[in-house]
Amino acid sequence: MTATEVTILDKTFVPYITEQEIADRVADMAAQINKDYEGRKPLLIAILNGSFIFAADLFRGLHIDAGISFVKLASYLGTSSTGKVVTAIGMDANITDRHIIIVEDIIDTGKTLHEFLPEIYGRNPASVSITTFLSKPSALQYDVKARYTAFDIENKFVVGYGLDYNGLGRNLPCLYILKDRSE
Ligand SMILES: O=P(O)(O)OC[C@H]1O[C@H](OP(=O)(O)OP(=O)(O)O)[C@H](O)[C@@H]1O
Ligand SMILES: Nc1nc2[nH]cnc2c(=O)[nH]1
Repeated sequence: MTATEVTILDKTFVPYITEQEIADRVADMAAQINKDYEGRKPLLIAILNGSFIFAADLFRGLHIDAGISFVKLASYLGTSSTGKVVTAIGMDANITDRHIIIVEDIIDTGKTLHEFLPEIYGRNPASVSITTFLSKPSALQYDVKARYTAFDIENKFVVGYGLDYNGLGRNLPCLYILKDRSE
């Protein structure tokens, strides 16, 4: 892996989790899912954009019968008192009675999934679990629990492996974290 820092626009990031560490953890997660979902033909629903690389790597590690579908969540400022409204674009798969595994790149505050989960439950799936590449436990503000988490990380901004800073950095093969000004 590249052990040097990278600058994206106005911010500098330093290496945080290596490609090998990522590959090993994702392989472990896939093995666990293979075991837990044997015979249940789960449907993975990956939340775009950030999860596309994690979803591809995880999916390739599944040897059980499994499907995958993608949704993009668009946020709008609504006029209702709930404030943010999340609309799922591409929720065309019939998920009734299916075992659903939601695939996220990161759970930060948990707001995105907190708002999306009712949409999933409203379609009467057989079961729902969440798998996430990253989680920031100290940033969590909603009651959202992932069954599978590759890495719990500190509450700082990260990029790479699908995650962006202002649209850039998604193609970095490992994970980078915002450099402290003091470093
Ligand atoms: O737990 P939360 O605080 O809601 O944050 C997590 C969400 O933030 C990121 O999405 P983002 O809005 O950056 O869109 P992107 O995936 O298209 O980059 C990420 O993909 C999660 O969906
Ligand atoms: N790229 C990126 N997107 C996020 N969305 C929520 N938290 C993060 C983060 O730390 N990095």
